Amino acid sequence: MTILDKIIRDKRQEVTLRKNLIPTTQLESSVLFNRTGTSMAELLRNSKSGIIAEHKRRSPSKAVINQQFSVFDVITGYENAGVCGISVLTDGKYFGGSLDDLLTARATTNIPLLRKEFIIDEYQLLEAKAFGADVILLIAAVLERKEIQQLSTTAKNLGLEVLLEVHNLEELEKSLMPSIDLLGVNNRNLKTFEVSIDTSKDLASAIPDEFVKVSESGISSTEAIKELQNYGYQGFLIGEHFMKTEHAGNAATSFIQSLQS
Ligand SMILES: O=C(O)c1ccccc1NCC(=O)[C@H](O)[C@H](O)COP(=O)(O)O
Repeated sequence: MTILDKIIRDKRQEVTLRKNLIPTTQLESSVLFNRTGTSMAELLRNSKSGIIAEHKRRSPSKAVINQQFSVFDVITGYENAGVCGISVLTDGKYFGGSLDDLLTARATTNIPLLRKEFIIDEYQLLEAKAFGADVILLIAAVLERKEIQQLSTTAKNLGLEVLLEVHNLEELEKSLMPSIDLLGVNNRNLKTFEVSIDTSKDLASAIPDEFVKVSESGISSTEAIKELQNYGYQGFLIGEHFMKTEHAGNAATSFIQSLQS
């Protein structure tokens, strides 16, 4: 069993429990449920840097990255740095995140927020909306085409943008559909944890132009971004490189400044 299999197995149990604890009617009556946010896809299309910075305490591949930062400080720092979007991990068991982190992020900024989660059930889309997300992640490696279709259509009907994540051509080909806004290529193989930005380069030409191309994971230099921009990427999801420093916001600031100089 790979780590991804384990995460999904645990996620199924977790979602069943959560559904019993909080009924969908309660999620739908949240003050944030009918909120209209800013489009992350639009911001990325018009941005020179295209950084989506991630709030990430720990991960299966790196164990602890940073447990000290407050969500408020990280989000404020990222906003001041000029990022286009912020990714908030909400998985507790493997990443130390929570929906409360998402809610705190929402209360801190108007920048588009991605709920970074292993989504397998429409209930999680209602949660994303109720806790202030603008964008949700769907991972092609763990979903059938039909599930991607259903989840992405429901997300769009809720006013959420959809970031579809792939790692190879097979996942990409099965996932292309109009209900996707952003196409993310994860440079990390979620089964082996190997990371290479060549994955983004190799898949770039197979991604139709109507999707905003996002390169995810293992990005730690502005040179890598400049290279990926030449392949048509407009968004760059960066977690560990910022979160492992003394001050995630300052790290993002100097990164974006050096990208623009
Ligand atoms: O980061 C992991 O170890 C990981 C393991 C299993 C499933 C997902 C995982 N990460 C989620 C992500 O996609 C990354 O947090 C995100 O792309 C940022 O990556 P990085 O800049 O390398 O922190």
